[in-house]
Amino acid sequence: MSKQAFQDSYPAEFSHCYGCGHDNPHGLQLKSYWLDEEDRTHTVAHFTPKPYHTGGVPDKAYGGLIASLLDCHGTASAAAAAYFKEGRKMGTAPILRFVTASLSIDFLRPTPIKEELTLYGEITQLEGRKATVALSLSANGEPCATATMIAVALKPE
Ligand SMILES: CCCCCCCCCCCCCC(=O)SCCNC(=O)CCNC(=O)[C@H](O)C(C)(C)COP(=O)(O)OP(=O)(O)OC[C@H]1O[C@@H](n2cnc3c(N)ncnc32)[C@H](O)[C@@H]1OP(=O)(O)O
Repeated sequence: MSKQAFQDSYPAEFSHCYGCGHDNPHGLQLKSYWLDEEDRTHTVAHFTPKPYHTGGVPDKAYGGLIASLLDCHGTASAAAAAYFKEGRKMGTAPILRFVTASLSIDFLRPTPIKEELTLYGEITQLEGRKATVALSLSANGEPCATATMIAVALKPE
C-alpha cells in the first residue's frame, strides 16, 4: 500500500465529503490506496463499521453505508488513475476530481458489521472525462457486494 491515501491529496475545498472527506469529522473518512505499487489499475480500501451503521438487524451493515463506501472508493480510484495517466502526482494542479454519474450495485449477501470490510476497485476504462470502475466489498474474503461505477471528471470551471 502507498503511504498517502488518495483522499489525503484532495485540496481543502474537496475534503468535506461525508464518505471520504478528511475535513468531515462526522463522516466515514474512507482511505483508498493502490493495491500494488507496480500496478496502477487496482485499488483497495478498508473500513470497519461502527455499531450504529447497523441495518435492519444489529449484526448487519446498512445498505446505504455499503453504497457510500463503494461510491467514495470508486471516485477516488478514478481520480488516482486519471492522475497516473497524465503522469502527474495526485493533488497537483489542475485538480482532477471525479463525481459519480452512475453506480449500479448488486448486494450479494448481508454484510457483517463487526468485521473489517475490504473494498477493491479496478479501473476498466478511462477515456476522456469518463472512467469505468469495477468495485467489490468483502468481509472475511467473502464478497458481499459488487458494483460498476461510471465516474466523470468535473470540468475545470
Ligand atoms: C456534489 C459533488 C461536488 C464535487 C465534489 C468532488 C469531490 C469528490 C469527492 C468524493 C465524491 C464522492 C462521490 C459522490 O457522491 S459525487 C455526488 C453524486 N454525484 C453527483 O452529484 C453528480 C451529478 N451529475 C453531474 O454533475 C453531471 O451529470 C456529470 C458531471 C456526471 C456529467 O455532466 P457533464 O455535463 O459534466 O458531462 P457530460 O454529460 O458531457 O458527460 C461526460 C461523459 O460522461 C458520460 N455520462 C454522463 N452521465 C452518465 C451516466 N449516468 N451513465 C453513463 N455515462 C454517463 C457522457 O455520456 C459523456 O461520455 P462521452 O460522451 O464523453 O463518452
